Amino acid sequence: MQGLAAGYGKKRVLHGLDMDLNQGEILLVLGHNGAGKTTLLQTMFGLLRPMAGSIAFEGREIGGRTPAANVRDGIAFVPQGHGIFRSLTVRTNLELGAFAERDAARMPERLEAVFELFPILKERAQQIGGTMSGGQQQMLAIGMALMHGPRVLILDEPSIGLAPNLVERVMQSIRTVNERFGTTILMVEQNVKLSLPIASRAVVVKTGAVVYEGDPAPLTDHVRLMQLF
Ligand SMILES: Nc1ncnc2c1ncn2[C@@H]1O[C@H](COP(=O)(O)OP(=O)(O)OP(=O)(O)O)[C@@H](O)[C@H]1O
Repeated sequence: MQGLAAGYGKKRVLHGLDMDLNQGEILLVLGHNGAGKTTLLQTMFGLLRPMAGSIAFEGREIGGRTPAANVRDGIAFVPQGHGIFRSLTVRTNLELGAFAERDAARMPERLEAVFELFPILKERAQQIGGTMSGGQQQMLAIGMALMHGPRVLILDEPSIGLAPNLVERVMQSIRTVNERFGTTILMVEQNVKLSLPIASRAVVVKTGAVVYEGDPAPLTDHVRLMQLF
């Protein structure tokens, strides 16, 4: 992303933001409430149109492209608050996650890979999604996104509303997705303590611009992090 500006109506939230996402990494995006993190993810995924600047993916400009085109090109987005179909079964949710996969023959292997990663989803395949616990719904949301074999997975606060032990479990799953499938991950997260250990790099966003980009290790120093917030 280069010089990215975005917002709502006349209100600008991102002010010329520059940021790289490298193949194979887990990039953690931190920042205060209202800094523009969700706006950034939504603009990347095509839910918001950039007002200025560029978003390039594998050398091609994708700014302003539709979410459907992004999904077909291997970019998946798990929105804040799970984003599952609450009244449908776990299995149907996963099958719908593969809507962009043109090759139906790949469905069984993808389903098996997701079940191996999250065995609870296999055990509960016939359960109605909305009756699963918060953590299980988050795993289902990630599982849905994996059903079309994305190369890039964008996650908006996957820990929200989860008890600390579940946050740890979800973070480990995200690391496993990255290691096992080689998926590049861009994650916004408020839980700094549990997300920093899995990050390859970190970015701190302040009022719509990047104020830190690099090694996550210095950010484990609470004082240093607070200076950036
Ligand atoms: N649909 C909208 N219409 C108008 N303003 C919005 C809309 N969504 C977000 N905003 C504003 O844009 C700014 C950035 O919001 P955004 O959700 O991107 O922040 P964030 O960094 O993700 O915050 P948080 O950590 O609290 O989720 C805020 O001032 C917010 O009020």
